[in-house]
Amino acid sequence: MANAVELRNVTKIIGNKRIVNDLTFDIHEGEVFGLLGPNGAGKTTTIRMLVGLISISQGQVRIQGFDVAKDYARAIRQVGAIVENPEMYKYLTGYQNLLQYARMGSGIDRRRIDEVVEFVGLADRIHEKVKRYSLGMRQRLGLAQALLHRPSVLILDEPTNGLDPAGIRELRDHLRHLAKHSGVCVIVSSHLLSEMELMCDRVAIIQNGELVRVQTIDQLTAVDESQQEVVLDVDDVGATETVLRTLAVEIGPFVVNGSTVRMTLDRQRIPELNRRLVEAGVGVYEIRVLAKSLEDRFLEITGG
Ligand SMILES: Nc1ncnc2c1ncn2[C@@H]1O[C@H](COP(=O)(O)OP(=O)(O)OP(=O)(O)O)[C@@H](O)[C@H]1O
Repeated sequence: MANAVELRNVTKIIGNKRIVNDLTFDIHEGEVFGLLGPNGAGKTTTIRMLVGLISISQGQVRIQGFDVAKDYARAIRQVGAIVENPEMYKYLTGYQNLLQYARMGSGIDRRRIDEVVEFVGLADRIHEKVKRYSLGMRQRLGLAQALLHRPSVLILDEPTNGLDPAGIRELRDHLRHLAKHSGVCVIVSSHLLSEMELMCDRVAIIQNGELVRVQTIDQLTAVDESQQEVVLDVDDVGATETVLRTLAVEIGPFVVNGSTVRMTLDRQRIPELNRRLVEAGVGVYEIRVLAKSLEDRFLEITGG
């Protein structure tokens, strides 16, 4: 897949602090790419550099081959963005807002306005004043505005903030549609892995301004079968401990609590463990594999 956005050693220094340090990765056409990291990780600062709202201290950003610092006008022409709350005139209708915005650009006619309005699903309310819009509707209007000039790169900072589950789902569908059917490179940021999981193809995990790793969502959410948390519920903890000690090399440390014994285990070893317990005359009530939540795994990756 062709690169739409390239970051090379991108760094932001404010005062003597490195807010963003040495980010290098590529973002492809036709994918939804997430910047994922806890609050204060540097996502917004990175996005502000991508769209030229703040300068890049060191390194380089190229958008469709155009250097953001050296060739700003051509680079930014490729971009639609919602970074801070999009500026809307509340006393005008949604349509009047878009018209106003379209006049500032070039080559945007009423047909294009109708097209984006239709796409974001605002057609039946577009002639109402924005002050009567819900947050989700304002967000959709912002998206319509960002799409008016047919950008090939769409950048949205924390787009799901303040949206209800239905609004999040709707936005997700729109963004996935744009990536898949129009080949748009969509970049979103969030601190919630659970949201990114459903929205993105790949994510860059960022922490303390540094890149932890870039992964596909599939890699990120894949279960590591060699590291499963297993809980046994047994009628004889002492005999269980003896069995576990004979398997100690493969099983490692375990924790006893009442009638349960907990350990980290390769899933492949569970049948053997079960057989040994039965052979030792232990009554096994339950062997349970604890599913780690996505957030748990994210915290593991970021060392939280
Ligand atoms: N102009 C600035 N001067 C000093 N520090 C700043 C400035 N802008 C951002 N920071 C600091 O840089 C760090 C990263 O901020 P940034 O807003 O990029 O994080 P974020 O990942 O977007 O987090 P959030 O989800 O909270 O917005 C924070 O610790 C922030 O306080």
